[in-house]
Amino acid sequence: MRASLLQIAVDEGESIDSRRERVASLVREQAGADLVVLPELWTTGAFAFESFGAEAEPLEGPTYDVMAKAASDAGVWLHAGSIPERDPEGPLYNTSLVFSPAGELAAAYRKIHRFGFDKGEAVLMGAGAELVTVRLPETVVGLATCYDLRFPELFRGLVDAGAETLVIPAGWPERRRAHWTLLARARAVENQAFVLACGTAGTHAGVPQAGHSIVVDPWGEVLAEAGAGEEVLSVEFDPAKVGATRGQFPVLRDRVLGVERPRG
Ligand SMILES: O=C(O)CCC(=O)C(=O)O
Repeated sequence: MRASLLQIAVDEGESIDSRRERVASLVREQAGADLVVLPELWTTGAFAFESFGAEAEPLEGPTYDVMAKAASDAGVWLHAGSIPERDPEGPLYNTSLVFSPAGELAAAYRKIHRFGFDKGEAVLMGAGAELVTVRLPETVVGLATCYDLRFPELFRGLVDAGAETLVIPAGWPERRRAHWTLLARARAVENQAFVLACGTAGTHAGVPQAGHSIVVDPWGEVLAEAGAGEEVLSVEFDPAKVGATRGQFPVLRDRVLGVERPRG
């Protein structure tokens, strides 16, 4: 299976409309790949909190339209990263969109863990409440977004739902890059799954982005890692390695569930 992770530079010098068109062209250039992955909130930038309200889109808004077409033009599965979604009946959400090679919406995932503690996304957006997996011809993909990477129980839920490949768009800051790489590898090893984690490059809202998108196999080996700038990270991987690893070293079978908490 061939995947391309598009580590997009999100800089304030470029308008959202121009970036959307530029990213659509980059997606089209990936024709021949099986799966293309974009980062979190690449229209606004994950830290551009002031623009979330003004730039939020309905689920089927401009990013949806442009990305659905790009997926079908390229004939690829497209994880289009996430958008600030305006739900007419509720709050904003940080919502990931996955399109089939026919340009149809295959899945939408609202980020469950919002970043910022008592500020930023944590107060501006609502929390998703549903785990989402998508069946591709070669593998079952489990969806998570950025800060979700810190919560292993979410990934166990995805594995229990059948996930073999964990796709994580992000807007991770440079300041905590060491955590990004470590956690991506940890999620791959503990879940015996492929991890495809796609971040942004550039600086927006004064926050330099980590870049360093990464693809890790179920044994924890790094198959590919980007640098700091905008980059297309292409990788070939064999989805059958998930079943082989889980069969040969069956730690998931040894989980002990329902252990009682200490009393007192
Ligand atoms: O957890 C982190 O250090 C970064 C998370 C983040 O930037 C996000 O979820 O947008």
